[in-house]
Amino acid sequence: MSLFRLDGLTKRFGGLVAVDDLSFEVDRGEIVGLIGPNGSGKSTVFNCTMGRYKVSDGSIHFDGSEITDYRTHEVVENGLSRVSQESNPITEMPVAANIKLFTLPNSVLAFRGGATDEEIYQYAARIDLEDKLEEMPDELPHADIRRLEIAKALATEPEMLLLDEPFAGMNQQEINDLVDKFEELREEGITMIVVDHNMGGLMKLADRIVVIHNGSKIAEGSPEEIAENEAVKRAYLGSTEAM
Ligand SMILES: Nc1ncnc2c1ncn2[C@@H]1O[C@H](COP(=O)(O)OP(=O)(O)OP(=O)(O)O)[C@@H](O)[C@H]1O
Repeated sequence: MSLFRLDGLTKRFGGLVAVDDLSFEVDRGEIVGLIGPNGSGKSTVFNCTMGRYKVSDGSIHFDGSEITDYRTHEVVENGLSRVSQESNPITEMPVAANIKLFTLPNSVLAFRGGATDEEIYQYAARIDLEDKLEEMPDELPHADIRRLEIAKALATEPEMLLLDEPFAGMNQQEINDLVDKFEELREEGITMIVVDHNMGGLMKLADRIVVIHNGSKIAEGSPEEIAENEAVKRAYLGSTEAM
């Protein structure tokens, strides 16, 4: 049985259909790339999954339960976490405190006051950020700021990560290092959906790629199959982006 499943997911904004009857599954331990030209609906899929947008139609299942229209904290408690496109660290707090915030219980009445220093060290170490724990976010280079966003997501102990443009703004070495880290996270048991425009990074990383265009799935297959797919080439030709 798959870990994650979209069945006929549809999201309308007034007359605009941003996601149109989209279905795909992700197996436990898989890394699936979700690609498509600008405005094709990728972020909307993540926003619906994380309970940020109310779904217009269809359903979302995770780990045997239907999670459609769960509130964001309920989705996270079920084991799904998202790394958004934007980095939003709290600049007045060092890296360690930024990670700790994501381990604090929702209820102010809870006894446990978030992760210990050792646990925070371990979350940071999973993404090579353990040497930066005392630094302030605005002292960090771009790649480390992005790693901090991943460490925050890891601090929620997810079974599955939704990664929105993790390679954006990174140089080739940084992309290669991040691909290696994601492979390690997968070996530790984390399943992933990765949205990115960097096909090089995705070709190395993804087991399977789902391509959407105008909110609908137009292709699904191995990275090699997708690179040769005529419908995919046409969709990207019609946009201003190169695939
Ligand atoms: N909150 C919203 N209100 C109205 N329209 C929206 C909203 N969010 C997204 N859209 C529209 O839905 C469509 C899909 O947008 P979405 O951001 O999901 O695409 P995307 O594939 O993630 O694009 P990009 O690659 O540029 O990030 C676009 O036409 C966008 O303008």
